Amino acid sequence: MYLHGTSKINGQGHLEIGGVDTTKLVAEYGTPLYVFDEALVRERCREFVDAFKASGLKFQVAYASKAFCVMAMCRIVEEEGMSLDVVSDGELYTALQAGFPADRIHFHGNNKTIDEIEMAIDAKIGCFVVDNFIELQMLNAIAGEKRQKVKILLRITPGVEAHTHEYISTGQTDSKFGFDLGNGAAFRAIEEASQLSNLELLGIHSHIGSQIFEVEGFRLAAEKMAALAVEVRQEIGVTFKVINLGGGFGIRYVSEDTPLPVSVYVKAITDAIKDNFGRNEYPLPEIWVEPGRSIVGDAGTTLYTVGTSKDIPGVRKYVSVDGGMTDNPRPALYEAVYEAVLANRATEEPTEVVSIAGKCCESGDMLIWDLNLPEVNTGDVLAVSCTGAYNYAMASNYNRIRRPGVVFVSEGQSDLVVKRETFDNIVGNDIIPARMKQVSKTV
Ligand SMILES: Cc1ncc(COP(=O)(O)O)c(C=O)c1O
Ligand SMILES: N[C@@H](CCCC[NH3+])C(=O)O
Repeated sequence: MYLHGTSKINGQGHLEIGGVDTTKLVAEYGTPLYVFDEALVRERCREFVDAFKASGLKFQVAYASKAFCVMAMCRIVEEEGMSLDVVSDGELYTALQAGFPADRIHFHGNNKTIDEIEMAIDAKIGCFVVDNFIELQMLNAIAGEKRQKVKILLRITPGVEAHTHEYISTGQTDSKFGFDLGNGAAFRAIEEASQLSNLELLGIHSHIGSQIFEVEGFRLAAEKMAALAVEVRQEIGVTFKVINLGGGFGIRYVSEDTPLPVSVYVKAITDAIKDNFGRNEYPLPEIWVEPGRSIVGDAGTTLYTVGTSKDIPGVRKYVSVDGGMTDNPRPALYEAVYEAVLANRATEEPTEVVSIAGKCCESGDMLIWDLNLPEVNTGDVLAVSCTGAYNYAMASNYNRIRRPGVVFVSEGQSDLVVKRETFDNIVGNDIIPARMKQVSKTV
């Protein structure tokens, strides 16, 4: 397993993160457990901020909280001087409860409800990223009722779609998000927005994909956004102050992955903006980005306890852990791959190939196929790395399994930042209708 951040194997042969022995974390908090290397999260934040500072451009780095949104994480983002991107009332509520400054919050989403818009306007958030024509009119109307001028970006679908190792440029992108550049919807939305009296159009936004390992897609998106900005300035005299190029910066999940350093992505983006706007004598806009995975992904590790195993001679050996698709649905959803070690025997040489299964009643509930490990025993601790992004965030209670707790570790200290769910959480919202026969509890 690739050792990220402060992770190392200590003198007892145990995996240690943030100066804390993971076997001690298991003894204290139980398993499954999400462990975050706080120093690595902060390092990733600083890599973005420092790279933008080096560019000399004005900027905002807005953490895409969808990747992992809990109050302690919002505090880190605030302390690191970044902004925050939310996509629902729940994420907004989490940020506000954590005391995150509302004026640094950006609200995304292709179907914001009236309640969400009202909540965000009342909280005086920094900006809405408007996704479609209905939202544009709705937002203008609600802002008018509340006598507020609301800052917006327009989400443009630029016809650039990027995947891990490739990007494609299409004439017209088939996407539920944003105003399409190719068919003229983007230009019409800009014209319309610039005339709506309760909205202040700051600029345009694009997001070309996630887990991207190359800079070419970002360069192309910057070029297309600049061309649109220039056209808009010439045709209707509107000058954008902000260009937001979204998130999508790739991370190393497994040793073979080859993400670029954050500074390389940022330099490609800022150079492309300088070139394309500078060439057209356009006042250099602020550059905003929205990294999610690249802030928290490799800082997260999930600890499990090994339970049962099943050896099918000549076929494979299944080793089951006390979590699975409920705490990490990514292998089932995307065939995502992960690496893992036995945290309590991390120096031992691998002697067998096993496949790690979850405990859900679902054949697809597999975490890792064909993993090399020393002979695995019941009670061993399995540490799966790079589970910081879209794991806790997408966790579920399938099979009524309680969601695990989350711990931040740093400089030899561990802090519980999310408690493990309780059985009361599991049944807390259930109601037995009065018309059903009432019986006393059996537990
Ligand atoms: C609009 C937008 N911004 C930011 C992100 C964050 O992406 P990532 O976690 O890949 O950086 C996403 C998710 O892909 C997104 O849809
Ligand atoms: N949830 C996805 C990424 C979605 C990105 C959000 N727009 C993942 O786990 O990789």
